[in-house]
Amino acid sequence: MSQKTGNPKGAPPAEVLAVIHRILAENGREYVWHYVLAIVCLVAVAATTAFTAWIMRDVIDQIFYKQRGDLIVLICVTIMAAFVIRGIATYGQAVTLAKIGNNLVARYQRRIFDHLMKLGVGFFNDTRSGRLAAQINQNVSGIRDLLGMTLTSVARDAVSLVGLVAVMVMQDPLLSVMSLLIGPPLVYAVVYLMRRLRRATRESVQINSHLIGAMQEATQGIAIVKAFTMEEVLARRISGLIDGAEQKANRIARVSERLNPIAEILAGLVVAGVIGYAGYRSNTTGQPPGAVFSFITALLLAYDPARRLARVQVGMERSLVNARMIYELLDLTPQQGDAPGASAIKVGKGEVRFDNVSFAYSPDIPVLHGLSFTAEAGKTTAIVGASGAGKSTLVALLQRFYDIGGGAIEIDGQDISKVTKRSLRQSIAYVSQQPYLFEGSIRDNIRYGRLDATDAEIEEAARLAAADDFIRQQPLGYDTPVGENGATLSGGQRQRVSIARAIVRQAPILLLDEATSSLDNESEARVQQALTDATVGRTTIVIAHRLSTVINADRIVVLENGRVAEMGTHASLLADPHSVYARFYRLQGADGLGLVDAAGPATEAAESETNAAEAER
Ligand SMILES: Nc1ncnc2c1ncn2[C@@H]1O[C@H](COP(=O)(O)OP(=O)(O)OP(=O)(O)O)[C@@H](O)[C@H]1O
Repeated sequence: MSQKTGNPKGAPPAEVLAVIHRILAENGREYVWHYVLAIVCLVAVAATTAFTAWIMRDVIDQIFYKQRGDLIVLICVTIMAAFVIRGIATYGQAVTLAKIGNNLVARYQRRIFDHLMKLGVGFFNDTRSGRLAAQINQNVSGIRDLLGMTLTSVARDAVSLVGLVAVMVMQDPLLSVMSLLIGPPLVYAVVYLMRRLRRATRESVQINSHLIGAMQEATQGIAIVKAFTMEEVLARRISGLIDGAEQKANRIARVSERLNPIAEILAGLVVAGVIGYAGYRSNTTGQPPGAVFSFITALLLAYDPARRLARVQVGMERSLVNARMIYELLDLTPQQGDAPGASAIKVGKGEVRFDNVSFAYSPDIPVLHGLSFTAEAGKTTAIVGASGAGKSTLVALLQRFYDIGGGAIEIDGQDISKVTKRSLRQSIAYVSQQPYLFEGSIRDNIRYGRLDATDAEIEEAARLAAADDFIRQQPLGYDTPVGENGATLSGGQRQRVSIARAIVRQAPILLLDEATSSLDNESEARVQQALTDATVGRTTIVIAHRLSTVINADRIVVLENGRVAEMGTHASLLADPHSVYARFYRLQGADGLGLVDAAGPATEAAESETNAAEAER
């Protein structure tokens, strides 16, 4: 949604109305009585305002001109009553509008969050999270202002204006026509300014979101910022964004405030013209001054609502940009939707089959090329290969984070694209390469694996993941809150909590993507033992760089550039000294405890080693 720049020339009124109509249609019904109350209050404000102008004729003619002392109390009490009603109605409309507005914000926040949860992982890869959150925040407030402004201006200012113009016409039709000449140039000015404002508003939302997102990222990565002494570079970058945001805000102010001098000049012309002409006429005809006084009062009172109405267009333009950006997000169609009539997957033994699977994140860069292998039910299949070979991609595809380009992935013979995503993911327990912990306690984080897990099951899972000891040493044990993404825990501790989360899930399929990479040898040995227990009877797919963790796997699949290069057991693969696996193994030393990260220098080392061996032969 951040990519679009919108139509700087301005949306046609039909589009403006369509957005307002959509907001009302989607949100109006539940709050209909609040809207009615707000409108009643606004009409009361408008009516009492017009009445104040109207009564001026009697004030002048009856009290001052005809000296009717008997009417003084009545007229004064009536004016007082009008002001009391106006005060109460103003309060009523403000509170009701605030309530409607706050409810709108809450509804859109909920809707957007629900929608975000439905969008595919790909959307989040392409969108920076801080920027997205900031953009949502700004735009949701815009929607609230849009409705608030529509109601205030249409119901209060427009009705006030109609009432006051009616008073003016009744008191003096000729002067009214003179005054209304202000209309066309004012409308022209508004239309012109709106066009200029639209682009500036969209750019302002984008630059502000960028700024807030960048600040958030800088604080999240504070350790790296400090370690690489990036403070000044980042401060310069952020300062550039701040300058941009300031300039945009100034530009918006300049454009939108330009309406005020234009309106003042036009109003000055009209008021001076009316007073001049009325004064001249009064001198020549000797009419009682009441009607003209009432007219001028109405004219002066009409000036404010007229100016606000003109300005509201400008303000609405801003809110409309916000509303459109919200709908751009809400209208994104979630990818990887369930096929029509998809049923829940039924996982029995849990055999996983990749059949000629091909996949690309973007059309021009294929990642997997016709990949086929079977992870046998209840057995452990290890995936090894150089960094970037496509191991994590394969695990993401099995969970349908992305749709595959060709071939099929089946679990117990059921194509995963034809079953519901929810049931598919419920049959899988996943430990990601970078474990993520959420706001809450350690216990909460393990319980995300299975919401109905008992405390005893959570503690048992933690014991299996070799996490129980360190958790008990935390100040509040299992109830210790974790910092942002578990910042108060070590990398290995975070990994063990996420392994416990996967164990507690009790799913038939277990996916471990580098699940033990942050652990020291001793902890790893303990977690490995635990995982051996946890994997009994489960189909397990393990991705590991350290070959020591895959030696006992029932099958090892070696990936190379998105293709299966070899398959077999540790022993059978080692039997061929020229196998890719044997090369990795040699690189890590016979005990297999080194790192395979073979995309970099390690691969080159392996290659030169193989070349040297071949040259020798
Ligand atoms: N979200 C993404 N968008 C675009 N390309 C991606 C994305 N994720 C991964 N890739 C690319 O796909 C290829 C395979 O990545 P993948 O993460 O599956 O490798 P891997 O074998 O798991 O590597 P590692 O062992 O380093 O984790 C890489 O070339 C990577 O650049």
